[in-house]
Amino acid sequence: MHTDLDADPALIQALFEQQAPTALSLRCSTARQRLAKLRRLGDGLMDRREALYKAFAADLRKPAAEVDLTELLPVVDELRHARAHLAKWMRPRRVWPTLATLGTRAKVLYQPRGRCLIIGPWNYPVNTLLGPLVSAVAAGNTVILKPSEFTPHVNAVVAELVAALFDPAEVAMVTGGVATAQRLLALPFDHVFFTGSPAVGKVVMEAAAQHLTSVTLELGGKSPVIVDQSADLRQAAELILWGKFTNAGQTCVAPDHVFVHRSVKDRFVRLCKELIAKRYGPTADEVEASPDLTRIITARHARRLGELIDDALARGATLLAGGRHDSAARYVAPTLLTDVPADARIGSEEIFGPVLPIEAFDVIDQVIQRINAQPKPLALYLFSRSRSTQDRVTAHTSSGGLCLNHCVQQYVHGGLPFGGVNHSGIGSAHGHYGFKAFSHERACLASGPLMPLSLFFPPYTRRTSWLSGSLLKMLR
Ligand SMILES: NC(=O)c1ccc[n+]([C@@H]2O[C@H](COP(=O)([O-])OP(=O)(O)OC[C@H]3O[C@@H](n4cnc5c(N)ncnc54)[C@H](O)[C@@H]3O)[C@@H](O)[C@H]2O)c1
Repeated sequence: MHTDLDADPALIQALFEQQAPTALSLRCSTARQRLAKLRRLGDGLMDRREALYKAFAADLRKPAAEVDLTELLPVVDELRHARAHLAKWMRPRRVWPTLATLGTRAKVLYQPRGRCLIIGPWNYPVNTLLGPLVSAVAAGNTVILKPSEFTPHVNAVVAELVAALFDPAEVAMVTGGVATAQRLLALPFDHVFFTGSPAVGKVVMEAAAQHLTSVTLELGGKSPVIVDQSADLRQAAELILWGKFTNAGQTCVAPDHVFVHRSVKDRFVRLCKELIAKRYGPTADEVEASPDLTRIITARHARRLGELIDDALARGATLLAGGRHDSAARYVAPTLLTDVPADARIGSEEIFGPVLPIEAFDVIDQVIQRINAQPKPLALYLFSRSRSTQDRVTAHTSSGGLCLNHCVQQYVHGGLPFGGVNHSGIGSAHGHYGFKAFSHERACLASGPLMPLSLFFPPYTRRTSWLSGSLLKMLR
């Protein structure tokens, strides 16, 4: 591991060149070989569990239970899923001939893309780096990993794990900030898998375009929640607050803000306040002392959240709970706001912290309109027992994922594609979708025993015209 803030450009170049022959030889790697690597990765990760608890405590003051649930579990589950299905995923997929290609034999081959770059964010530094690594290794690629510069303690554990398990000619990790990321992005990788903000996603896509490198962009955005009058309000409050305050709201799929039907708003707010008191403590001091609240990643990020709260309050928002913030201590209390005016900054920026604006609505179509007026979110949550409301919201909105009467679990389900749409991301991760993101689906067609195409060779005669006319009629 290179420990200076930004990795040495010569080291980056050397690693990239070193991985070229490995990428070629991995094209022929077998499922058995890849599975052995994945097994070692799983064992190595679990062996470093205690080291990771300490590292997460140092970087984010993250409780061990949350490290298990939100960092280790998704990677271990990704590994388990890949181990169970990899041999099947790798198998060429036979394709029946179409009418126009009768007589041919066709299949889709899954080949490794080659040299891949995985760039991660700071909010889930293990999960967002090693999850895609599982898919990349399962698909037979070489990888350079670049984690966020804001989690040095966790990065040290992951770098040691990677160095212990892999030859750097196959998987290597380089640490550093923006300059390192840009140096890496200047190289002609075969695929870039980026997790981070939409703003940097654009930078990544622009850099990748110089080499026509394919990209998977796992981005963020403002994921709305709708709670209508038919919802099980207690369950909605329990799940929404869990999704919002886990990792102090620094979660790409965290509920960003809530639209709740006016007739149940007061009850919903009361339940939320009771839950904050029950989970983290009844007084502001007890909440601040709770060992179960992760801290904000840096003082700068905590200051931004404090400013979002203060700006909303200064413009007339009402504080329902929390509000306390201390950037030096990187602390922001679980905060509920309402009556947030339209011009408040919190209405347009991804909050990415433990602050939840709650807004009343009267008619579901107003909410649908508001959602459609914003960039497409990564997640959309609907709490409603009304089938017609579920159908209406599903049909009239777009988002990376949709979650009904639940929260964040769409991220965890290995059988579902995980990703955004447009502003919230391009491409999908997890399970088979992750394997395909790191694979080239190569079309392969072979001649069969018959060659109907020969009927159409020149010289073109009336028979050719009759045959092509008949074929066109059949295809219509
Ligand atoms: N969709 C997902 O799976 C997912 C998961 C976690 C986080 N996120 C999103 O990530 C964001 C928070 O993470 P973050 O603050 O680390 O994101 P970020 O975009 O600031 O940084 C992500 C990575 O990009 C690098 N980077 C930053 N600026 C760069 C630049 N100008 N050029 C090249 N590289 C650059 C960083 O070093 C880091 O490794 C939020 O928007 C969140 O929603 C998305």
